[in-house]
Amino acid sequence: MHLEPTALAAPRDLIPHAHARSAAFGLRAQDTLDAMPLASADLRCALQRNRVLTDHALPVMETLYHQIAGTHSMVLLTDPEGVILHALGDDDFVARADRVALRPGGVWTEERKGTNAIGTALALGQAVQVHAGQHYLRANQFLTCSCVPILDPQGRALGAIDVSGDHRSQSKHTMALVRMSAQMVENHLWNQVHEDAVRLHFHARPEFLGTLVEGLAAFTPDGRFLSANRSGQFQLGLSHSALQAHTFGSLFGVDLGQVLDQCRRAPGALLTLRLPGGVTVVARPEHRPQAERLWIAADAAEPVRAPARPAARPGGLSGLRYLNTGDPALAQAIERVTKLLGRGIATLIQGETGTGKELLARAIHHDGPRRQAPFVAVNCASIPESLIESELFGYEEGAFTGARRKGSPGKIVQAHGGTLFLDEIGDMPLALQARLLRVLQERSVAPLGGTRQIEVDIQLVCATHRNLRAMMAEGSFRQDLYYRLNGLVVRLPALRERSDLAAIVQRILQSAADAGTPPLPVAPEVMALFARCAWPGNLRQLTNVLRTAALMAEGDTAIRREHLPEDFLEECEAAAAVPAAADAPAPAAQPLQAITAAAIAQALAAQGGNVSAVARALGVSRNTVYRHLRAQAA
Ligand SMILES: Nc1ncnc2c1ncn2[C@@H]1O[C@H](COP(=O)(O)OP(=O)(O)OP(=O)(O)O)[C@@H](O)[C@H]1O
Repeated sequence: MHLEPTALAAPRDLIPHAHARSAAFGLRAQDTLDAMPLASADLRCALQRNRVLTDHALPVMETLYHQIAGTHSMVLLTDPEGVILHALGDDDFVARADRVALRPGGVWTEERKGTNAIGTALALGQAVQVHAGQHYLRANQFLTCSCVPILDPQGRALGAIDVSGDHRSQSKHTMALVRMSAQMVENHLWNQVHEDAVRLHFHARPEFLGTLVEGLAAFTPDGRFLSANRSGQFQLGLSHSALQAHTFGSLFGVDLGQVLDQCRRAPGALLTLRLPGGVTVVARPEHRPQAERLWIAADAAEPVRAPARPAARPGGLSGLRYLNTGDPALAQAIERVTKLLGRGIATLIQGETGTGKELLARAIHHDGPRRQAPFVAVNCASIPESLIESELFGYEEGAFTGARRKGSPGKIVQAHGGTLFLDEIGDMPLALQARLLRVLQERSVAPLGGTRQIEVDIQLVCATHRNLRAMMAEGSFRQDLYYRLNGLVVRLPALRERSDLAAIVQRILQSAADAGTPPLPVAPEVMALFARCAWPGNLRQLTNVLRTAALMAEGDTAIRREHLPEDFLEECEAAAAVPAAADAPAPAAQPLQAITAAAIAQALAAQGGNVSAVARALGVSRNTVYRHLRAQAA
């Protein structure tokens, strides 16, 4: 089955059109079901045909199931023809699902079952949620199903992953989890296919390297383009077929051989590359031909410039000195961190979202004696709870039921000799806190499903925007772990508290300007506006605002108010409209969190629930948006 991922159906029309197709198939809403699953021999053949898919999808299904366990739901994997290959579910629900053939061997095409998430998602090649009465057949209306096709780089469906459950217990996060799972399977498959190629991991934001949303592109060692994953094609702005005409050089304006030479000289270093559309990305090339393949894929501390690329900009925001732009609270924090560099003291960085916690962690690594070893970052908030365990501690071959895939050493082992950065440590589930504590005490890790212990030597840096002391008091954060993590606690000030706003603005504009070109000055009225702003997204928001403004002001003599993004101006004005009078009561009932929550809720409504668009509009990370959604659902 070939899908055209670009021809996405508009959400409003999707169900009516699917119902029209169902009627055209001759189905009637009151029809009793075609509950005829495949004969077991046919199912065995289907499983055999789709062995690679199932090998990669089963562990992902397991972890997805842990997320939804106890919600009267199940996780399903189908082949490209809508045949259910595997199912994992809550016992009570599985029995009900069985009655409508929602089980291995069940065939869920639109033709057989009318409008349903699996059939409709596969028919359209896009994520589809079908809720209760939106099912064409009445017999299926007790369900809510969320399905995402698993696509290969050409946009062909390899299968689909689905969560189906009782419509009364549906959660608004289910679709996001299913999307992440499908993407995870796609990336696993992609990596396996291109194991021996030169692989480029890239993203406009360095913190997204190594995550599900990173772009991946594969090249032959002489630079011929082979393939890119979904995010890679999106970022490059070119489809798989358009990319076939390209080479590494024609895409990035740099010779791949030179890049590989440079990477051999500075292993693990990051590059700054410019995409054909002009966007600058941070990239990590990887080439591990079979003989020398190791389980090490660590992020490095310092982006280095690609060689012989006149348009490339210095992206390096590394080193503690770089971060010190004159704010006394920050200078003190940096001084304390500097004194303890290389002493093996665990560091805990606190601060609101976007205050530069990860940048500080990278600078600690960069300036310390472990700089040649890996810097491995794990964001505990962006990985589904049960994935954190395998991500961090690794797993042995066959650790997951039904899975035959190779083991993985986990991030802790990857960070051996270097620095492990656990971002959003406050989001780590309690059970895993106990495991982490054991690792820190015993200095060794036991991967899941195995018995062996692997010795590790890591510098631990953690970060959180949460109040871990309050979490300890309410029992959601372990006291013993807290005291292990807080060898040194540094708090990064929020942007609105900093006295070096002008210096930071200058620094950011300088790094956004073309090499050798002085950045545009900022008009005093704009600086005054900046000084009044609440900056809920802190430095990340300021960076986004300034980058946009600098582009808008091209050809002008200064960055003025009219160059600022409109949503930012609205946000500033809304904040300024809150009590202006000196004697007005203090806005005690409107803490920053509440203002942020309101801004996110408003933006979600305005952007039709698109989390990425909301994060971009507000200049906050998507984690912040997800965290907010989770908090609301709790
Ligand atoms: N000192 C700085 N100078 C210039 N830009 C900075 C600085 N610190 C942070 N930034 C910008 O802000 C962005 C966010 O920084 P970082 O990811 O380190 O923050 P964070 O506190 O870890 O965020 P979160 O809590 O959301 O993960 C960076 O990508 C960078 O663009």
